[in-house]
Amino acid sequence: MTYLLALDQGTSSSRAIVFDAATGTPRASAQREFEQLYPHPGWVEHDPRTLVRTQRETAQQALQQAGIRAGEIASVGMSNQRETTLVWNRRTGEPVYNAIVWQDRRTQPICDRLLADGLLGEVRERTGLIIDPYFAGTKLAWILENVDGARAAAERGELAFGTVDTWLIWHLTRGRVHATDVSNASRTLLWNVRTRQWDDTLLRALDIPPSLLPEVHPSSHDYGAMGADWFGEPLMLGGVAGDQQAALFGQVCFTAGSAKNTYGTGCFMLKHLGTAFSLSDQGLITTTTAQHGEQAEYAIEGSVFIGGAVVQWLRDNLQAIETSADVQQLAESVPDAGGVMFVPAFTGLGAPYWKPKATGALVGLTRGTTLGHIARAALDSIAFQSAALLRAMGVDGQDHGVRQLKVDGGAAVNDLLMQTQADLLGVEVVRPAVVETTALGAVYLAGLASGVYRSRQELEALWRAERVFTPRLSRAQADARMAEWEEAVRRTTGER
Ligand SMILES: Nc1ncnc2c1ncn2[C@@H]1O[C@H](COP(=O)(O)OP(=O)(O)O)[C@@H](O)[C@H]1O
Ligand SMILES: O=P(O)(O)OC[C@H](O)CO
Repeated sequence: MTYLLALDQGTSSSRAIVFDAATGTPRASAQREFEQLYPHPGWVEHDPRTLVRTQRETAQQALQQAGIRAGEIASVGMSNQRETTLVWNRRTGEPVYNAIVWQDRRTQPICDRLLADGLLGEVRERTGLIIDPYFAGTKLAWILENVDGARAAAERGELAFGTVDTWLIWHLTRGRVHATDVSNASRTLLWNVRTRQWDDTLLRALDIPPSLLPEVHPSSHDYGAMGADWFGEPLMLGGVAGDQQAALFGQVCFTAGSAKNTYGTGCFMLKHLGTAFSLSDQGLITTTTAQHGEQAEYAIEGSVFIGGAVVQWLRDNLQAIETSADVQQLAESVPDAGGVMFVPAFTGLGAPYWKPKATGALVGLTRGTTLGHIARAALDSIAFQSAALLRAMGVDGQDHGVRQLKVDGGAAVNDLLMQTQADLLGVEVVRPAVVETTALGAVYLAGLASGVYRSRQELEALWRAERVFTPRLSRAQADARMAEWEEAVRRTTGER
């Protein structure tokens, strides 16, 4: 038997999954949650050493649980939380500061500076992104500006920058490899996704010395042998990708128009654009997909801030349910939301609305409203927000062109939510047999690099759907439902 190992370094936990390569199915897994550090309001950090330690522990535990030797692993793939930024000393490997997490908002003043310098157009054209603290570049600039001695050490070429993948690769290879993949590089605000080079104009705008930067490789690539201290044998690291792009790959979305939505705490939707780079005119970003082969490919991406988190809110704040899974039964206690609309703008509204100051609202309440209606409206809100994202995915005034939406993430197990999603979208919603699509994407990439898999077609043949949800509403009915949602959003944001 041949096995592949996925290391999935996420925002709240590190996970490792052993896959049986022949079937592409998981055999054993391990997970460790770790502490989130909030030193100031709006700041979010991780301890860099903890990321390495938890990743190593889960990898070893997964291997043990699978009952296999490291030598039976053909190669290792890594997927990671994106944008989170680290800087360390090249000689000692010591981080100069904690990892600044993608959710961290401290760099808004640096973003304001870039905006005041009129750089938005340049940034859009060169990176496909917008100017926002979310991306890594301003976090790196903040470290150089604020950590004692960091700027001088960087000028002397003593420091290395990386996103979480790069930090882990450094440790996995005992400091021999300083590298990232294109999908992670495309989230830095420093990587030109068209020329596929670090961009001098953007590096100058943020005053970043190029000596800090890692080498950039395709996602499916021989990144080198991992130190024997991890597994007792030197294993090949053959795949690296940001987690959302890894999930797109793991859902075998390889061609223009194929799309996936991940329903976790928030929702991340990516639609493949093929090899053609294009920019959204509706507030979405363009990103590089996980790369196998020579050519770069792109995807359009949008995110919903509060997805499954609205269910957590019902559970923890209203105590309406005991577990997240109970929401389905409560929501099914009524035939529909009874005119209730729930706009869960707890942290503002993300794409395509971009209303950072909006707060949440429940509208349409009557004396007959029950918790069941509110639970139903909460699930509807996840589907409405995702449908609004997909509608925004057309470029140049075109229809979004998506004929099928692949789904994954913790809330995708909810059949009622998935049926509502299909109804609103008017396209099939397809749930895969292996829902660990992020890890699956990482091992697909690693398997291609190590010759376990020969082509993407082979992966398409391996991939299995578990259930397909078919739309039950007419287009006119779905449009009417979306119009009700948009009206609720307008009432929430105070716009007429
Ligand atoms: N059966 C369910 N129905 C709806 N939401 C669910 C269900 N089970 C879990 N969730 C939600 O899914 C989210 C967890 O999904 P997960 O993919 O683990 O998220 P993340 O990767 O963001 O931590 C939580 O917000 C939880 O409330
Ligand atoms: O770690 P996750 O699953 O919350 O994903 C985080 C994203 O990569 C942020 O862009």
